[in-house]
Amino acid sequence: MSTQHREYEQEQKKLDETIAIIDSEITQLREDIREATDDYVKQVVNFKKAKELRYLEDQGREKPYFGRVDFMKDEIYELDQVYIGKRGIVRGDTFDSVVVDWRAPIASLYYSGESKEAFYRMGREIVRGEVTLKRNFAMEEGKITGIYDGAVKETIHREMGDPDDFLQEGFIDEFLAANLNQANDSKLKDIVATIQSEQNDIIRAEKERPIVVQGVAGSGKTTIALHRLSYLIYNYQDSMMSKKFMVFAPNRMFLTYISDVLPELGVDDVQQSTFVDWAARLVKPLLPKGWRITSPDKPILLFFEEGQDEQEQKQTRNRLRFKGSLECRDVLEQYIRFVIETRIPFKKLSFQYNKTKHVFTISSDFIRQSFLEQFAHLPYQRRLDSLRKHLKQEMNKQMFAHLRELKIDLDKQGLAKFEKMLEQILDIYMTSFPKLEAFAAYREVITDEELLRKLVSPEVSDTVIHDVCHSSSSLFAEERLEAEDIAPLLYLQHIIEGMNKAEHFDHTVIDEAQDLSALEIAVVSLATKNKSLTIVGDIAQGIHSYRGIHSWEELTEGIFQNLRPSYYTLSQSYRSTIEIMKCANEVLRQIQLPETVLAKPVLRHGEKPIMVSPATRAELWKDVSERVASYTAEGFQTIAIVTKSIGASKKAYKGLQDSISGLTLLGSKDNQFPGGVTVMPAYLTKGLQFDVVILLDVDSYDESEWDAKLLYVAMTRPVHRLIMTYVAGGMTPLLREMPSELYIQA
Ligand SMILES: Nc1ncnc2c1ncn2[C@@H]1O[C@H](COP(=O)(O)OP(=O)(O)OP(=O)(O)O)[C@@H](O)[C@H]1O
Repeated sequence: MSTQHREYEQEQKKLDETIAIIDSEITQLREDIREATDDYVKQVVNFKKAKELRYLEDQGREKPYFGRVDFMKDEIYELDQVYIGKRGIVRGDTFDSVVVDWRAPIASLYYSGESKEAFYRMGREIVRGEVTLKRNFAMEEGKITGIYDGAVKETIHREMGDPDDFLQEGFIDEFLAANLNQANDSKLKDIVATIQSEQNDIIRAEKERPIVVQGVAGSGKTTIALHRLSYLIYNYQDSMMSKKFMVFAPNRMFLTYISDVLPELGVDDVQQSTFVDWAARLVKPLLPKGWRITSPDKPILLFFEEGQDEQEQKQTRNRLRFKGSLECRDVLEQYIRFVIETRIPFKKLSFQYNKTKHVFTISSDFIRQSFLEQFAHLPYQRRLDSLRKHLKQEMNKQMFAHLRELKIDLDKQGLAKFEKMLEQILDIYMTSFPKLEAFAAYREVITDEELLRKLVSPEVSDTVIHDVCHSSSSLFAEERLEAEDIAPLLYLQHIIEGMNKAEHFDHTVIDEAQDLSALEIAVVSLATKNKSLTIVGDIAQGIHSYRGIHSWEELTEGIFQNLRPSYYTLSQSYRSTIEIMKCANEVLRQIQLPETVLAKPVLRHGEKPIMVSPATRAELWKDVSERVASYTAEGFQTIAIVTKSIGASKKAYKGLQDSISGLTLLGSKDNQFPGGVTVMPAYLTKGLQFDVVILLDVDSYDESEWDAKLLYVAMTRPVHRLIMTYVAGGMTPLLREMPSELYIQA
């Protein structure tokens, strides 16, 4: 036990000293901010001090640090003994650093791998040396309750002796285990004390290039993306503003769920949105009056609810897949080229100067070359503006050369007259260039079958083109756009007008990125400065396969190919118990997706999942109610009853509401996750976690890749318990093959 640790007394003494320093800081800070002031600068300083005070009083005093690193620097042989905490603490009188912030450069030593030869970066400088000690502390109310030593994994790496391969590879760090085993209230929380080396690499990755993370369910993708924001804000305050950070997540409920952890990480003023909410705001000014955008959930209802028209499903899938594809992006680029080639005559520009009867000419080659080469990098409309300016300069040049030759000196009035004449000539000349407007252009491309066939690559079938044009025409006839039209329309706006730089983000996180289309991600990337993007997701959880990403190469090769994107994979899973992950992995095994690796759970055991198959629905409702009562009595706080569709959720709610008090039915319009006992469709559970998950009607998931992914998502949500139910009858093939020793048949 850690109280027996040989250095326990020294460490407790160090902690007592630190708390004494904190106490005197608290007294000083209270004193400093006591008096109100009208001075703006003092107000700002006081605001910062008040924040610091709040931290010290609420958390700093209780647990000022969680780790220690001893680092012997090469060459100078100077030993740094660094205590690391959630926030840095500096003595106000001497400015000595008492506790180092986890985001500071030197703190990276605490998180990086097990090798003793270590380094950290200080700006451009690399500081090398040897880590002689890594130590973790557990503490409560100012008392050390545990000391864990070791170069994290090195000393505590253990063979599990478990027969399964993925477990044999598993390891557990004792301090991490202690943290994971603490009562879990299923809220997302900060993990600064237990960030693992591979997660640390992502958090501290270079800021000016896109990073793409493929991570299994529960591998901490959401958590580390938010820690990365905190890291960037701390280290790049001069060039990045948290107000200009954006977090995209799949639905509003998920956003409120993650927003709880943001203030803990010191990033409370970042923007958060779903892609559609953000993009619809940008697209609305481009639409004709009265046009509406249909609900982004429409396809989900079409694909997951029972009794839908198969032909419509097929046509919708073809249409939406195309609208989200990079093929569609290429079509839009091609459209601009097509307009330039076929609708711009590139006539020569000539005019006569009446005073001397001289005819000035700018050749069509000069105009073509300027437009097609010199200004090729600009959006279409800006190219026209630049061309006009360029032509004016050229005319002026010719005119003044001519006047010089004839030794004519124009007075002010003459110059103004000439200027007016030039403008009139240019006004007329520029009408030979079609004026493009994003909405009209998009409508033309997406509804004209003949034109689309011309623009698209030969690999795209006529059926797809027909489906896209035919169904888009019907939709547009009702003055409606669908959510999947937004990205192509914004992309087109970008190549016609350019994007408003004032709206650009300093950094963007895209969570559950596999559910956005490649084109949607391309649009987000256009709105992000220096392509500073953190994109995290899991292909195995891609339940919007009618538009989502199927392979990360679509991004790394298709969008970021020239930007040296970094690609990371995470296979260690921290959320669920080993028993739950073994069952969930069985579902993935059934569909064998090319890019997926099975999750390796960290060593945390729990009860085996339970399979329940009562004979009737009435018996099922009774069984579920009894289980909910018993789990609640055990102290579990969040219990999700999960169905495949929203229709099934409504039925379950009706069947259970009388016997489960406080039961809440959740649909996609709900913005808040209320906690407690909830009923919801599987697609809404994405990204969330619960103490207990009760899956209803597991037989309703068929063998398709899509259903398997949905079932996998739902099965990987529980932290502690998983119950799978079906009313006696056929079992889904996805679970039929599951070895019976992996679950308990109730
Ligand atoms: N290093 C860590 N130390 C302690 N807990 C961790 C660590 N990494 C992740 N976790 C915990 O694992 C759980 C899952 O994290 P998170 O929701 O961020 O994963 P995810 O990869 O986004 O999951 P999913 O894709 O399944 O939605 C959370 O409870 C988180 O606190």
